[in-house]
Amino acid sequence: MNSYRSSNRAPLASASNPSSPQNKKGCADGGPIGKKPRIGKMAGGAAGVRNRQAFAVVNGSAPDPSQTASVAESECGAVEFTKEDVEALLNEKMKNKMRSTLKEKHDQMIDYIKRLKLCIKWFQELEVNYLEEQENVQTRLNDVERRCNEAELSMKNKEEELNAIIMELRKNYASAREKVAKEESDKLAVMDSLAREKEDRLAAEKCQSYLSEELTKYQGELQTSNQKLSSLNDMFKRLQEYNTSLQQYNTKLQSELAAANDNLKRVEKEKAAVVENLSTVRGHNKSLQDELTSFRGLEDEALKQKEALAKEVTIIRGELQQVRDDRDSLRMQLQQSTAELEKVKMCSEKSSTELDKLTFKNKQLEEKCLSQSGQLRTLQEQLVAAEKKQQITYMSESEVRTESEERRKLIDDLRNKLEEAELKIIEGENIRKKLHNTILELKGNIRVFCRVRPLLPEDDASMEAKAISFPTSGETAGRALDLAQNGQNLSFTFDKVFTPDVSQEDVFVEISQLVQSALDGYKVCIFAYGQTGSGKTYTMMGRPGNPDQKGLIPRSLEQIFQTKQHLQLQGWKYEMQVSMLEIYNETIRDLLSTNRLDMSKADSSIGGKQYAIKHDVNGNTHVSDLTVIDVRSSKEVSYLLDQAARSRSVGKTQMNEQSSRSHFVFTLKISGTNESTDQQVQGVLNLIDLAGSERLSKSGSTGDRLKETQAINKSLSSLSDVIFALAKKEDHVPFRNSKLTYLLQPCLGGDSKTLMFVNVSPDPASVGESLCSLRFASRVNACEIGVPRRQTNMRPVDSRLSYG
Ligand SMILES: Nc1ncnc2c1ncn2[C@@H]1O[C@H](COP(=O)(O)OP(=O)(O)OP(=O)(O)O)[C@@H](O)[C@H]1O
Repeated sequence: MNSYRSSNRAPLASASNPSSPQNKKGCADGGPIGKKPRIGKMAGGAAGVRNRQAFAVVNGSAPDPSQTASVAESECGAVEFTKEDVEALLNEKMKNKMRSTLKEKHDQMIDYIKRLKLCIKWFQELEVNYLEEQENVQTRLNDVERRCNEAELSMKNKEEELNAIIMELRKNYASAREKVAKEESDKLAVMDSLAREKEDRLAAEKCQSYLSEELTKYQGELQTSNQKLSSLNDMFKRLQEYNTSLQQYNTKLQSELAAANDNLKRVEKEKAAVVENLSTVRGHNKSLQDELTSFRGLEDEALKQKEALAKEVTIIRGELQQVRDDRDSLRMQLQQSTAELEKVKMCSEKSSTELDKLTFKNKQLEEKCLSQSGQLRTLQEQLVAAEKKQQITYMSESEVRTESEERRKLIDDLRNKLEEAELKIIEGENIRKKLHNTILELKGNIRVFCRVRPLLPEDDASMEAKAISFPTSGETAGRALDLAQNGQNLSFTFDKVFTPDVSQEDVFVEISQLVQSALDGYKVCIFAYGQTGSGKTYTMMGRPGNPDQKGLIPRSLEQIFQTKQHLQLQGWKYEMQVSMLEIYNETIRDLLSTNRLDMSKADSSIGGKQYAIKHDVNGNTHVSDLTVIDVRSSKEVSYLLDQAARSRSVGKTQMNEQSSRSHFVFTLKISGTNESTDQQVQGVLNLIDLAGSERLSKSGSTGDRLKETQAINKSLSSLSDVIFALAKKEDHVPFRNSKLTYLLQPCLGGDSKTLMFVNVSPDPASVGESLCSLRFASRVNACEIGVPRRQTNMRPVDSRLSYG
């Protein structure tokens, strides 16, 4: 009723609305009316449930779900109906339904009462149980109290023990606190590092995210790469096929090389035999020459004797004639005297004194006649003897003459044989050189010649031991040298070794073929490397004003212009252009520039001239703005060389009176056409005198000289870096690290014929530098460059100078 009232006052919209389907459903099912019952009822119902649950827990049994359901139903039975509901129930249509519902509720109420009775009974049982339990608890409490007393005692004991332990623990605690403080600081440090690590981690995470982006990018790229890879694989297969064909070609070349080597060996054997033969023939020839000279001496002596005898004979003949004349006059006188005597005898009457006189005169005349006859006889004897002597001399002279003629024939014979042998040797040597060239071309190596200069007066004369010696026997004779350092003998072998006594001409003979090939359309590069004062400029340029000591550059030019003349007969016409530059302190300077400003500037680019080095696809090198001059004779080139030599950067150092402080590059571009064969060749001859390497400590350089030395050493070390990279067959060769290496790129890594002179000083004080130079040269010798290629074509092309 109470709730009925309150519902009249403030009915809940959801519960009071009879049209609400929830309310209607809830009542029809006999369950709680709606999910939102009135608050007061709800609280009571919930408390009831909670109490029942509490009892169930005390008895140790779980609440019966069916009971819970019935309680809920009873609650539903207590739901009030609003006035409108009652009125609606009173409604005729609802009456029956209401009745059945009320009956149901009534049954439920009875059921509920039964269950309440059961509950009361259950509560009574519980009460009994509770009392029993209380007794048990009391006994247990007594027991616990007793145990507590006992425990109190033991606790006291334990407390004392614990106090002691506490004391100890306090101590421990103090030390632990210290430790903790320490650990705290460690912890702080760790925290710091942790913070740093966190930062790092953040950075790493950023990096990771960036990397993952990159990864995805790369994965995309990888896919494209994979596609490329597959196409490359195809290409690789094709290349492998090409490679096998190349290998076959290579084996063919190798067999040809082996055949060439065999040929070379055979020719060398033949040469050795011919040389041996030649030496015996030379020995024989020498002895015959000696004999011939002795015979010539004898012949001269005999001739002299003959002349003396002939003179004697003419004198004797004159004397004889005189004696004969005297005799004839005496005879005449005698005849006259005899006639007079006859006359006197006839006129005997004439005085006896006169007769005596006449007789005396006659006797005198007779004596004179007798003595003259004796004289005549001795003279005749002398004449006969002289004539005999003359005859003998004549005879021996003819004998000597015939003998000497025989010998002369023999000598002529031997001379012819010698000439033939020498021709054979030259031919053999030429074949050997050709074969050697072929082998080198096939090998593709840079050739290295070593030249040791003679000891100079300014060299260290205090050291007596020889630093360099040359093996004279064995296979490497003429190609090897031994360097003594700290009692150790280090051997080096090159393509050729020139001893100090070898002349400029002999050195040139060895390179003349190489120079020649520039006319045949090859790029040729010859450069001199070595310590300062070791003879590079002497080798390349020679000694000025001394024609016998001309260097390789003037000799090469003379040969080229001479051969050009010969080749004109075969229809060849050549055009030649010359340029000369120096690299000084990493700056290119034009040595043929007529503008002195260009020469004086340290940095030539200031004057608008860049002197930029460029290589074209054919491996030709061009230097922009460089003066290029057409030349027609070696004299013109000599004039230009003199001009360049005057412009070169030369200075005095402790090691050399006239030291080249720059790298000198001479270039001759040769362009030949043969109108009859419509052929064209383009050759380049590069002749380079490098600046000398020197140790700063030894050179004693300061100021500008120091700067120059540093620049020289830097560019030479770039050169050695390039050589090492080439020797190791590295993918990247640092040609661009210096102007020198970039300029020489086609010579070092291309298809030109390259020869390096390593100049060495025999001065024992320079052993260290010599060792460095020789080691570097050995590396260069092992370097493989491209196989030399001839630049030849059929159509004329316009080209200006390049540096091959
Ligand atoms: N083979 C030789 N015969 C005679 N003299 C020589 C020979 N080689 C060099 N000389 C002399 O040795 C000296 C130094 O030679 P040169 O100037 O050619 O050395 P360099 O290596 O060019 O030195 P730098 O690098 O300092 O220019 C010169 O006086 C030169 O005439």
